[in-house]
Amino acid sequence: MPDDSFHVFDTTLRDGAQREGVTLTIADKLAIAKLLDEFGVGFIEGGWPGANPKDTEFFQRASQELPLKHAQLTAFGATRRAGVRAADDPQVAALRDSGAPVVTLVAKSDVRHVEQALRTTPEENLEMVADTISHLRESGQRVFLDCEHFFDGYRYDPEYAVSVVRTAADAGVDVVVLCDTNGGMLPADITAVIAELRERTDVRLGMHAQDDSGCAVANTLAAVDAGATHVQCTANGYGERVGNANLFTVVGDLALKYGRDILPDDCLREATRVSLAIAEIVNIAPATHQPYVGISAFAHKAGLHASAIKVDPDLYQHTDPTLVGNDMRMLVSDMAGRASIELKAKELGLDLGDDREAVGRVVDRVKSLEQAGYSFEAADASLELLLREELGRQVRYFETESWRVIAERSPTDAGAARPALFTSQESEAVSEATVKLYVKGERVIATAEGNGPVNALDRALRSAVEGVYTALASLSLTDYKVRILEGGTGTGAITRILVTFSDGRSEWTTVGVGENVIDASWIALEQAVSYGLLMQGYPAP
Ligand SMILES: CC(=O)SCCNC(=O)CCNC(=O)[C@H](O)C(C)(C)COP(=O)(O)OP(=O)(O)OC[C@H]1O[C@@H](n2cnc3c(N)ncnc32)[C@H](O)[C@@H]1OP(=O)(O)O
Ligand SMILES: CC(=O)C(=O)O
Repeated sequence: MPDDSFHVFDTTLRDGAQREGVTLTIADKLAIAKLLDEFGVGFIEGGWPGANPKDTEFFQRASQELPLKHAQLTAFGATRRAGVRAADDPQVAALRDSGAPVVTLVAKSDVRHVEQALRTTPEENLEMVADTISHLRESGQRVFLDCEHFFDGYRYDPEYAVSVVRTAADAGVDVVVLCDTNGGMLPADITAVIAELRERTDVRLGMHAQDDSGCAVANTLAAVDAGATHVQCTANGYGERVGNANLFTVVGDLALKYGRDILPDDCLREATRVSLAIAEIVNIAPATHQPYVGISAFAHKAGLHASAIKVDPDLYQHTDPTLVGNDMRMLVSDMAGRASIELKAKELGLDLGDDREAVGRVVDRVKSLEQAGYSFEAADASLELLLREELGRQVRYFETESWRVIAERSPTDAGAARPALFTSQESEAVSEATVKLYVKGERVIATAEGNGPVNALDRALRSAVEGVYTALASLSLTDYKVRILEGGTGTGAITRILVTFSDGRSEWTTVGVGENVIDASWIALEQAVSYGLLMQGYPAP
């Protein structure tokens, strides 16, 4: 259990919310705060009370509705305005009355910003810092000071930047957070500035890094190396412009590489779950390739990697994925070798025994199918069916004799006004599909209508098979993706279709490829239904 000697400070609800495209409701903010608390961060910056009604209400509700186990809620706001007393400034009053035990104040530490943005004197800015900190301290709150543009300011006028830090320390600040507000610093800049600063002050230092030079995580670690004991981060790196230091990367690095005890016991294992859950709430597709918690963070594609991993996963992994709640995955593609197939079969729960020839055949088939446009990376169910086929455990609940699809829009009434481009017509476009199959040796012909050709085929297939395999009724098609390969050849291009089915508990994806989009869809559909029936426990005929 960490003590106060190192702070993991999260600002997803304040800086993260400054990301383009993110708009959080109060309910979203409460849900995210709960998740961050489960992850075990020490401080959750909830927003700027007084800046907008939503943030003010968030703090009112948070004090009643958020039983935080690990974190302390932190209110963010600016130092008082020039020329008024902190006690008389309504913005400072909103921070004081927010109910948050901790306040993070943003202050100018670059003299150019004092003169040009605040349009006040360097001396008055120091008064604003001292007066606001003292006022909040007197009201019983802990205060952290975010020194905006600290590094740029230090380069331009180090004496003034240091005077802001010293003023804050004298006024009783807990932590002076050095902000790379424009995000342009490199790790060596951070190390050099903090080393000099530590010669001149004893105050506790923190780091807030924007990611504009792609170095936010590295800059945060450099600050820790130089003596900072407070790191400000955001979930999945959300933040103003390109974002902030990614909480899960910084915490993963500090916990697993530095060996620092910065989270409560067992919280690190929540990293992947919390990262994905927050991505859902902010409605941004999870960044699949982010370190530690991305779905691809421990996904191995190259055959040579797989062959070494078979001996020992540590040979191609920097850490154990389960420590952050993630999993190792094998990807099978035309870069696969025997070991990739063996590991994948194990992951799928298929026993290959000693059948080295079958493994070799699978490798060859995967490579030639990928050459023809297939991709098995996202279609585990297709790969499993292929593996079963090569092992002689074929899954064939039905056999296709033929299918036919008609797509049409019925004619509009004679004399009716022709609709404008882009508007939908009165009559609907409908599709009708007929499938001829053999189910348990019986020839079955079924016809169905659908709102599109694939929907009609899906319905006709169900109608032909459902009488025998009744569990098919509980399976649904949940996603359908089309990718045109060789885009230059227009309608003659090859089409890759990914179809995803669900039984309400799990999902599986299959792949079909063809020059004809409907044929490719049928190939994927046939596999998805077969795999679904296998999952429902029907013995493979
Ligand atoms: C680096 C960061 O990311 S800090 C976080 C920034 N976050 C936000 O800005 C989001 C929330 N902001 C807001 O809702 C609004 O900007 C408010 C309520 C804070 C202020 O709104 P307004 O009063 O309309 O002013 P505006 O947005 O134009 O900001 C400029 C004013 O803030 C003042 N200001 C800027 N920085 C500071 C500071 N550190 N301390 C005190 N005042 C400041 C400026 O002097 C200017 O004051 P003036 O209008 O009296 O000349
Ligand atoms: C405070 C802050 O968000 C910054 O300086 O970037």
